[in-house]
Amino acid sequence: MDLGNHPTVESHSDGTVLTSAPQDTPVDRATAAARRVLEALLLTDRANANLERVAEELNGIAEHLEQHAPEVRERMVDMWSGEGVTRHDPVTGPENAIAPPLVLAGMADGSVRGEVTLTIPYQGPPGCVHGGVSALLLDHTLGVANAWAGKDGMTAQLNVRYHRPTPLFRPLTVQGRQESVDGRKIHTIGSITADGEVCVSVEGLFIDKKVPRPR
Ligand SMILES: CCCCCCCC(=O)SCCNC(=O)CCNC(=O)[C@H](O)C(C)(C)COP(=O)(O)OP(=O)(O)OC[C@H]1O[C@@H](n2cnc3c(N)ncnc32)[C@H](O)[C@@H]1OP(=O)(O)O
Repeated sequence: MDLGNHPTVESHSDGTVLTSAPQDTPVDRATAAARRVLEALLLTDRANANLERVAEELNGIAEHLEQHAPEVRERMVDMWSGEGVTRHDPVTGPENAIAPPLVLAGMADGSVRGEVTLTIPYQGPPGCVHGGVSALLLDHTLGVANAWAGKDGMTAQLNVRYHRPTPLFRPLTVQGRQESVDGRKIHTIGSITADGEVCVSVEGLFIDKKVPRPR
């Protein structure tokens, strides 16, 4: 992936925020509202909430947004025009309603980490985080760890070990760190912990390969 001028541990200080934290802008506020709707739809009383009206109003909002959408190609160029920090990805993107969003910071020891509390939309087993969601968070976190270390690539393998159920509604620490680079092969590890206990750990193999940004 071409990440542009992504901050690295060599050039930036301990605690540098590596993702685009939600801001008080119309797009971030609208996306936060959409995230709230996703959760409310799952929590609401199916028998008594006026879901016919909800569907009508949400379709009206979607139509308004679609009427103002440029060509996808044009929008893709715009999406990738930043300086290495994406606002649209499904893990950290403040402009993506399916992102929790996770905010990651780079540490002086080369690791990256962030805290997030996941709720009902991310549920797998009752009260627990879906295993695919954990893998998603960790894949992205390892990618950010690679960028922070100064050498990144595409995920070739992700070996995920689920040690214990990952709880919903409790603060989770997500971290990653690049372990070694061997030619084009990049080895990176990470984990999700809750209350100091490892719930999920991963070992990733990344291959140094650039996917050009749309222009
Ligand atoms: C900051 C933002 C962070 C975002 C993080 C998000 C991370 C992602 O989601 S990336 C998307 C998911 N991943 C993909 O879609 C990747 C799809 N696969 C590919 O593009 C390619 O197959 C890719 C990149 C893995 C390999 O690229 P390619 O240039 O074809 O590699 P190739 O020349 O065949 O192999 C290079 C070396 O890697 C090894 N290798 C390649 N793939 C693998 C693999 N899957 N497993 C093990 N080894 C592999 C080869 O054996 C070879 O080793 P050697 O040099 O010793 O012979």
